[in-house]
Parts: sequence; C-alpha cells; structure tokens
Amino acid sequence: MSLLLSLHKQLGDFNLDIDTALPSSGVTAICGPSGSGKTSLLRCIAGLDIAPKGMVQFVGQDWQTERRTLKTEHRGIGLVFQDAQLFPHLTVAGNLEYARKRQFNSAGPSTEQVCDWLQITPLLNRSITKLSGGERKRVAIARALLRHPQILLMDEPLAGLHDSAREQMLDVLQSLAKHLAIPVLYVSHSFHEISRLADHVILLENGQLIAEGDLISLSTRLDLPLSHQQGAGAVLSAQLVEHDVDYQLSTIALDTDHQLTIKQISAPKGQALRLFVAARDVSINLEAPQKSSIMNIMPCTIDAIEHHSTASLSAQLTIRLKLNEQYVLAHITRKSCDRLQLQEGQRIFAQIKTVALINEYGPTI
Ligand SMILES: Nc1ncnc2c1ncn2[C@@H]1O[C@H](COP(=O)(O)OP(=O)(O)OP(=O)(O)O)[C@@H](O)[C@H]1O
Repeated sequence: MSLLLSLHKQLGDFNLDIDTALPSSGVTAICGPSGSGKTSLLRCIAGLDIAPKGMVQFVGQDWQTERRTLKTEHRGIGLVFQDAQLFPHLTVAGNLEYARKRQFNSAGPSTEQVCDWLQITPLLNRSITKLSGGERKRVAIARALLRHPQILLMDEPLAGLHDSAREQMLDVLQSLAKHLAIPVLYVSHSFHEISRLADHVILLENGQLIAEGDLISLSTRLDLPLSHQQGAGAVLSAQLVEHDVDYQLSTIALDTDHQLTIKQISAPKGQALRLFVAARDVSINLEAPQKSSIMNIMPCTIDAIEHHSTASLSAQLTIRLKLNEQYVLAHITRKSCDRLQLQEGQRIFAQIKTVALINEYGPTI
C-alpha cells in the first residue's frame, strides 16, 4: 500500500509531470533545486491545488480521480508550512486545543506525548508572539500532529532558522520520526537535512521526477546532482564494534574489511548505525600514509570519476570509491586527479578526515 500519484499540471511556463508510488511509512524527502516543483507537488497531494485529470490515492483511499476530488480537509493530512501559520491571538496551549478539537481520528498521540516529543511542554502558557522561530515551528508541528492525521506533509519546516536553531530542530525531528506511526513527506533542498531524516528520497528537476530510492543508494549516484553539490557526501550503514574508553573513541565496521574510528558514542556493541562522510573530507593516496594524524585510512577501488558540470566547480571532480558493497565520494581537484593519474579500477587508499554519525537505527545485531 502506498501513496499513488499521477499529477500533470501546467503553471505558467512550468510543467509538473509526476507518476510515482511513494512508500506509506517512514520519512520520504521531496528534494530538488529551487523551482523544481517540490511545493507544487506537495500542494497537489494535499488538494490545495488540483492537477486536472490527475490521480492521488493514499493507501487505497481515492483522494483524486478523474471524476471526483476529495477536499483537503477530508484527506486527514497534517500540514506544516515554512511560515508556521499559528493563531497569534491564542497561547501555545490554545493553538493545540484548537487542533485537538478538530481531530480526524480519535486514535493517536495525546497532547502530553506530542508536547514531550517536540519539547514544548514549558511553552504551553506562552503567547505565540513571544516564541522564537524554532519554538514556533515546533508548535506548528505539534498542532498538525494533534489532529491525528494519517500522513504529515512538511514544506521546508526549517526555512528561516539560523544554523544552531536548525541543528536543534533536526535533533527534535529525528527523534520525532522514531515515534510517529504515520508516513511523512518532507520537502527540502538541503541534502544535510535529508541525510539526517529521510528513509526514501525523490528527486525533482524542472517538474520531473529524475530519481527515486533509498538515501544510501541515491547519495553516491554520480549521474545525480546530489553527489556534486556543496555538502555532498555518502550515507553509509555500519555497525558498532567496540569502545575505547581510555581514548573516548568507538570503532565501527562498514563491512568485514573496513573499520572506522569515531568519537565515542553511547550505542551498544552491535548497534546498527547510519553515517555521513562528506566528499570534501575524503582525500586519495596512492600508498597507505604511514605517519598521518588522520586515523581513518581505508583501502578501496576507484569505481567512477565524474567531472562537475557547473562552471563554478569545474576545478573539482567527484570520485566514487568502492568499499565492498558501499561507496564513499571524494571531491578533489582536477589537477590532483591528473597529477596522480587516477583511473577507474585503480586500488587506492582513502583518507577520511571526519565521519558524522547520522543516527542509530534498527535492532542491535
Ligand atoms: N500559480 C503559479 N503560476 C505560475 N507559475 C507558478 C505558480 N506556482 C508555481 N509556479 C512556478 O512553478 C515552478 C515550481 O515552483 P515550486 O514552488 O513548486 O518550486 P520549489 O521546488 O518548491 O521551489 P523552492 O525550493 O524555491 O520553494 C516555479 O518556476 C514557479 O515559479
């Protein structure tokens, strides 16, 4: 069962042209550059805009057919927009109560649970006008969830927040996703956000769906813009091997031949982990460096070398490196590539400066 979409709509010179089936669980990111059609797609799914002769079906319920269109308010959707759209004359509690009285279903999380997940319990008596940008966004998400929707749609919910507020919100959203029993569609152009939150990704360009799949496989596809943009990197799955308490480090395994050392984390041995290795943090050596302060040096094979297409980055190349079953990306200069005479199939050593833990997921193995 899934969210089936067949949406074709002309907006001025722009054509939205989407036929797909999205998963009905987990977080699906709708990603793409500005103007690619992310918001237009979300609005059509919500029924705020209608694509003539389109089709929207959610887990067997017809939201739009050729003959009939279900109004937005009858679709059971939780909506969170860039601007939180809260009622300024009500307190936080008043805004939540408004939603609670208009629930789609009686079954769903309680006000206490939702406030706890979004860390807004201390704010309940505050006026909306006295909230920070991040607080406002958390209240808007809580309000959407208290209607007990069957799906949550979020359009760039972190837009307008400064870096530290954005990171704090990402922590909250990441833990929220673990509690939610409903699917989430999350619009963002930030790969950083998506790598923290999404299970599944659809990538739009000029109103067309250019790729779809799980985050791990899409992050290292050289035919997609994701791997070339600033902030690009590989999402990897790993498993915790052991902790070195003296040095406060943890060892994690990508597979039987490749281990990494990271700052100590609290996860138990065997915990499945998701990691992010930024392409700019990977350098390539022809021989294993003997005296380096960088601990993570892994033998791998050059799988593919791709030239950046954008003129501003043409001094740089993206190189995909194969471990056993997984890949990392390296952004290096074209000059270095020529100097080292790098070629596809060549065995090299990747030196990895920083490994970021995205999250812990799945059962302990
Ligand atoms: N009502 C409209 N009339 C004409 N053109 C429109 C209309 N709504 C959207 N567009 C155009 O459709 C295209 C897609 O817009 P949309 O807002 O869906 O993109 P987006 O990917 O969400 O962009 P951003 O990341 O900047 O929010 C844009 O070129 C936009 O100008």
